[in-house]
Amino acid sequence: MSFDALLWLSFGGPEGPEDVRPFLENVVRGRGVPPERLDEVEAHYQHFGGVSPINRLNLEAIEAVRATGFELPIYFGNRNWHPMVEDVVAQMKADGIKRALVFPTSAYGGYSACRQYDEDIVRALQAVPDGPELVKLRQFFDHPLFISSFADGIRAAAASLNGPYRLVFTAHSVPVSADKAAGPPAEGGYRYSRQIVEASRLVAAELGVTEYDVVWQSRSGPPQIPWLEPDVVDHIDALHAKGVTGVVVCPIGFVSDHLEVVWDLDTEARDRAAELGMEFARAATPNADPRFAELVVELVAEHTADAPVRKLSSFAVAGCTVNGAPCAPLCCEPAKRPARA
Ligand SMILES: CC1=C(CCC(=O)O)c2cc3nc(cc4[nH]c(cc5[nH]c(cc1n2)c(C)c5CCC(=O)O)c(CCC(=O)O)c4C)C(CCC(=O)O)=C3C
Ligand SMILES: [Fe+2]
Repeated sequence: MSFDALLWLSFGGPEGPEDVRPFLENVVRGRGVPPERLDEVEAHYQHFGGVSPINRLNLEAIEAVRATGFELPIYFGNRNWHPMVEDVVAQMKADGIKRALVFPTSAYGGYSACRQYDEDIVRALQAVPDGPELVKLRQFFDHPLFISSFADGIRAAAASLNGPYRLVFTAHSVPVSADKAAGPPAEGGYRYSRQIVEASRLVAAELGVTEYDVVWQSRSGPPQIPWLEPDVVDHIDALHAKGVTGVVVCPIGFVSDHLEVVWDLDTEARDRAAELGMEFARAATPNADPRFAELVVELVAEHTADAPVRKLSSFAVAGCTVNGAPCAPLCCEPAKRPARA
């Protein structure tokens, strides 16, 4: 099938101190995240001058795709901060774009990682009547280029340490209720955490590492609601208690070194390891790796050139949607959230 453009759809992040609070309000709108948590997260952003690296990283990754000789125009829009996806889809329409593929900057299934990007597409198309048809690319957590990029990141991180280390994969925590609702009901739920575990297994297998852990980070939400655990910082304590002297942390749940990586891992987890006298290294995310650009090109070619669907797991291909309609009935439903106290 033919397409006139690629829309690069991401999370968005603030570009200066005044942006931080309105950005955070956009992220958590109506989701019952306690104000104290927002204050804490605001401080993380302000620590970096109110600037998240995420927009710059997306633009760099887009440049890397262009550098492959990719032929379609690439547009960049976000869920939570400028350039907002609604504005970008309006621009696409004004430019005469009729059908576009959408690359979401998340490899996984689940509400936050997949379905919410469909909601972004629906919102944008509601805001732009007679806008372009938008076909979202599939989940790519098990693509060989994604896996080998992380494997190389771990090799480089490990090479920076002097002694032995434990390999620890980490991904953004979500409410257990959201994970339970991830995937089509017939699959039994928990698609997000099961895909994180599978991607970790594939990376470890490529490295020949048999002992490793999968943990979670960046928990939000009120404490009485269960989220995926253990937290990466608590896990470093637990490893220390077991006599582990070094750790390599791989942010398998993310595609770029955005704020959740540079704060929660490069600051909090690293500081904890240092306090405990443990060696610490964080593996790179794929963002700037030419293989990541190649992966995007391949996902597009699956639609435009009948390219083979390369994948290393036995999970069903999922996440490909048209105009934001769910990829399967009831797939990755948003969890029922408690009203804000
Ligand atoms: C699964 C997942 C991914 C991975 C998939 C993907 O990449 O899309 C992800 C990515 C990201 N999360 C990010 C930032 C934030 N996430 C928050 C809050 C939340 N994340 C959640 C889940 C996820 N989040 C959830 C269930 C919440 C609770 C509120 C809600 O249900 O919405 C909050 C609110 C404050 C707080 O932390 O409490 C912030 C600021 C940034 C940008 C960092 C930057 O600026 O560089 C990125 C890439
Ligand atoms: Fe998040």
